[in-house]
Amino acid sequence: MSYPGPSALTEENIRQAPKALLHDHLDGGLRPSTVLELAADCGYDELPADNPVALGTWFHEAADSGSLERYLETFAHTVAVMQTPDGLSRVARECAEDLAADGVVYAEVRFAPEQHLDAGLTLDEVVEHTLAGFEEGADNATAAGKPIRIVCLLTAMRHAARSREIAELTVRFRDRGVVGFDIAGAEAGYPPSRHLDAFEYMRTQNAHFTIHAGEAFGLPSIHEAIAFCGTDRLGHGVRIADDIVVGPDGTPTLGLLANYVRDKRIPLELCPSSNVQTGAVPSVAEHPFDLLARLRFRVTVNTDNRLMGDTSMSAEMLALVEAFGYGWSDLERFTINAMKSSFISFPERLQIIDDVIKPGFAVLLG
Ligand SMILES: O=c1[nH]cnc2c1ncn2[C@@H]1O[C@H](CO)[C@@H](O)[C@H]1O
Ligand SMILES: [Zn+2]
Repeated sequence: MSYPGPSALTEENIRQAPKALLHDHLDGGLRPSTVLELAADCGYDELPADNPVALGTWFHEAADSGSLERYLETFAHTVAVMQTPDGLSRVARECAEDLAADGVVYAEVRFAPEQHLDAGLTLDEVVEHTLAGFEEGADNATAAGKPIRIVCLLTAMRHAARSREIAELTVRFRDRGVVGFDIAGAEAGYPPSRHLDAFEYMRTQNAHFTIHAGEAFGLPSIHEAIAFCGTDRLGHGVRIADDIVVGPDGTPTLGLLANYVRDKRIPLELCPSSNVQTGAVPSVAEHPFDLLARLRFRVTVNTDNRLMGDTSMSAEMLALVEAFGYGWSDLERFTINAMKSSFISFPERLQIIDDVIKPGFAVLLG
């Protein structure tokens, strides 16, 4: 009897692999054609292009700025068309469909409800319409033979002052598909400790949260997120590599913070191509992903913003395969890392690992 052996590590085969995604922004993942159609519907006339190809290119190039602040400016156009019930639910439905078509079997998708109040919706209504869209998209994906479990994280903007309110909103929706809380936005000048009240509330409610930290700003931000705020995971956290010195013979020495992050198995939501776009790292090949993976940090692979990055989970994994020579067992390990770090219950995580991820990778491993 002969065995087929491992499948080739092509983008098409990676698309077949069951993948788990922890860090993806709803307002960073719209289809360009949807941005155009929703803009026409709601009378938004400030889009920088009038056809899907040119608009997609514009987002990608404008986000490729080398600066997080300029990268974030591009969100004005997506947020502008996500102000109505239809806009929100359509974007959420398509997000679920697109992720499922890419082979994502588990996704935590985040967005900031406070940015979607311009047309008069309440925070609760914003979340309700978004969750309805996710549910519809997941139903369509199941019908198309690509089931996905999609849940939501609510983000508070770190420059604003609504984090406690958003934390409470998260807890209010905890049984309806919202599994955690986050803060995002420009990092420099807005340390996580500005939002201690929100994090403390989450902890009193036994509720999960992650914090964008160690992306545009370095170790102090990571230290605050862990030591003062008590974060469960690090959004990016890539700058933890600043606390690792690799000697001339290749021997790594970890500082106290890097050791703590590794010892406590604090998950790193790494987003390779986004980090290149915002200038956090020069290229995927120079990304500390591999250093961190080899040192057995709890690394996970993420998209951050599929529209701005012109990317997908499969494309991020392929970029890592090309840069670092990973095989299927590495991709499976990163996927299981993500699933173990997710904010759904422990038995639900195990079920996806045992019934979906392991059998799916076994086929590819041959
Ligand atoms: O990589 C990032 N770092 C910090 N903030 C981000 C990143 N990507 C998106 N957002 C911010 O999060 C908001 C809610 O989804 C987006 O509107 C954007 O301003
Ligand atoms: Zn992000």
